[in-house]
Parts: sequence; structure tokens; C-alpha cells
Amino acid sequence: MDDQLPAGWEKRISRKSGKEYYINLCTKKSQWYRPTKPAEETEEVVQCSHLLVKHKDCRRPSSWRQEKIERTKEEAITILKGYLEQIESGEAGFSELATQYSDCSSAKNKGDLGLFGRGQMQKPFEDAAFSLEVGELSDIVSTDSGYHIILRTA
Ligand SMILES: O=C(CCc1ccccc1)N[C@H](Cc1nc2ccccc2[nH]1)C(=O)O
Repeated sequence: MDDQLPAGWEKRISRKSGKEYYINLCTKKSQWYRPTKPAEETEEVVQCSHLLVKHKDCRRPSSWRQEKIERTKEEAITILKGYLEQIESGEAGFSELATQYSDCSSAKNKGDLGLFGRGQMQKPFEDAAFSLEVGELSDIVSTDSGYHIILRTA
């Protein structure tokens, strides 16, 4: 039957409006529009901001902040731990530190990377981002680009 829903979806009726809506039984997310593909193919997306501290052995040891980045991996981790302490103590906000200190061009936008699905970012970054709850701050995450702290915003 052509009005059959794709696998993993259920049609519900909104108690408030009486309108039909659809719920994805995998992600528990609901939507007004009729789904066109199976639930497990429905791509999950997240939005994150990050603060990147590069080191001399990273993929591109240069940034808008510093032409030639020479700090060691250990120094980069120490710096990032300092930022985490400032955020956790309330001394500084994530956005403020990312804007001022992140070695990624996203610093111009308070560290925001926009929405992304799986397969778009380096794997350690993706795994951390998709394991965060909205509003949650990661521990230090290492990628070829350097060391990050990640804030999931959506
Ligand atoms: O790749 C970029 C740009 C990322 C970006 C995405 C969306 C909006 C704005 C920036 N910048 C690299 C540093 C870098 N490496 C990353 C790895 C994972 C996520 C963000 C990253 N940022 C660099 O500058 O070397």
C-alpha cells in the first residue's frame, strides 16, 4: 500500500491540535511532515561550538592567531585545562574564550561550527559531539587538528 509509513515511524494524532504527526521510534523525535525514508536512515544532526588549541605537530600548525604555532602537545593540553577551569568556575564564558583563543577560523563566530551529521568531522570529534547532550561541554578531545573542547548547542 502506498500510504504505508517507512519502517521505524508511527503516525500519531496531536492531543492539542488534533493534527496528525509522525514519531521516529528510533530517535523519539517527532515531526509534522510525513517521513519519506526509513527511520534508521534519518540522519541525526548536531550543532556544536568548539575551542581549538593547536600544537606544533598538528595537521596545520598555523592559525588566525599565530602564524607559526610552536607550543608542544603538553603545553596545549595545559592551556585547554586552564580554559576548562575558567568555564567551570564561571570566571569566563565558553563563547568569550573561543572567540579570543580558538585556533580555528570558527572563532570569528564564537566557535560555532553550525549543524553537521555523521561523516563530516574527524572521527574523534564526531564521536564526542554525538555523545554530548545539548548544553553539555566535552572533556579535551584530540584530533589531527589539535586539542578541542566542544560545546553541543543543538
Ligand atoms: O577546519 C576548519 C574549519 C572548521 C569550520 C567549520 C564550520 C564553520 C567554521 C569553521 N578549521 C581548521 C581547524 C579545525 N579542525 C577541526 C576539526 C573538527 C572540527 C572543527 C575543526 N576546526 C583550521 O583552521 O585549521
